Amino acid sequence: MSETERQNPNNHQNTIIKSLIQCLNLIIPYLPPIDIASISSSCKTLHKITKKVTNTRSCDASRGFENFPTPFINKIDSKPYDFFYYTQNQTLPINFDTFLQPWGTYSVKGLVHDFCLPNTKICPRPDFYRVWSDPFLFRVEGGSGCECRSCGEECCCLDEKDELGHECGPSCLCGLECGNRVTQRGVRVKLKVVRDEKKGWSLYGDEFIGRCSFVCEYAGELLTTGEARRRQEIYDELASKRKLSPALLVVKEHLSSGNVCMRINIDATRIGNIARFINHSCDGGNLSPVIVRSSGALLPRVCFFASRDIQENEELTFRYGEARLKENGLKCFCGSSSCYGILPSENT
Ligand SMILES: C[S@@+](CC[C@H](N)C(=O)[O-])C[C@H]1O[C@@H](n2cnc3c(N)ncnc32)[C@H](O)[C@@H]1O
Repeated sequence: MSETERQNPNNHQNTIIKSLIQCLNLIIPYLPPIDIASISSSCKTLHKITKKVTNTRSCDASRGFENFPTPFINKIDSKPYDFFYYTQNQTLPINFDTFLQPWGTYSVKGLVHDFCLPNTKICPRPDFYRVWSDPFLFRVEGGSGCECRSCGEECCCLDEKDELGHECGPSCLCGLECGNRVTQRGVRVKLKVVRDEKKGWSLYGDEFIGRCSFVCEYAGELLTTGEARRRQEIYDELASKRKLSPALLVVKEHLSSGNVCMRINIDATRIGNIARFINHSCDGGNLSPVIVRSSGALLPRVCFFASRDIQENEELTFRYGEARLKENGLKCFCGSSSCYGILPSENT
């Protein structure tokens, strides 16, 4: 206790309260909504701090990991945001017992945030909590790639194969600025997550998006088919009771014979990126999922490109699939003239 505090015990009490608030400011951004709600009602100070956390979360679904914030907008009910962990790329399954990722403790684009350590300007960096910042989980040793070191937009690969779906990668000498790495630089269009009465959260364009523009990757946990089937069963049960909006995507690649030659299972339900908010449309919507391969990377990634010009404030959607094999499938509210009335579902 300092001399001034000894003379005035009130000062000492204030210092303790201040330190306590500083600790709470650091801890609360890690908590899930259920815990925040329960401590929020315990006293005025906690209510004030938790309100700040809630407001920060509502401002950016991407937790500061993307180039632009993606706000949650809800004019329907009182749900302020949806809780999930953020990853920019596909990742191996995460152990959630040990994984921590704050939401609101970092500075966004140079702005020192309220939740930085007071008087220090120290903010825990989002990079620190990144799940796996490398889009290429597994690399092919000795893979051949391009040799243009500083190609910018003019990469030689673009002349050779001007095809969507093949990019430069870890075996190329070029860097992220290469014109043939459009899907590797994060989300470059402004988006927002809007609440819909029937479909739940929905991803919208917050600016004009030109045809063929890259919108986002479908990022999440990369699962084996066995694990995908196990989780699908649980999700189906919860979704039928409207307790969960699952975001497990299964993409299959077919040979010309029609046989499946590859399948990718990506679960963005607990950990994912803003693509987890894209709803289904029976008319095919305005996004095309493309399987993107990169030189030197073993695994392909699933990326969304605009299949036509998309106006500002238009919902972004794609077709989840064709098959409707499950009994009691969920109702579809896509609103298109070709709507089947039931969401696509397959036996994964
Ligand atoms: C990948 S999530 C999309 C985001 C989701 N709306 C949310 O609130 O998190 C898939 C889930 O969204 C809902 N959904 C997607 N498209 C829909 C549609 N056309 N009609 C009704 N519900 C839809 C279903 O609950 C589905 O299981």
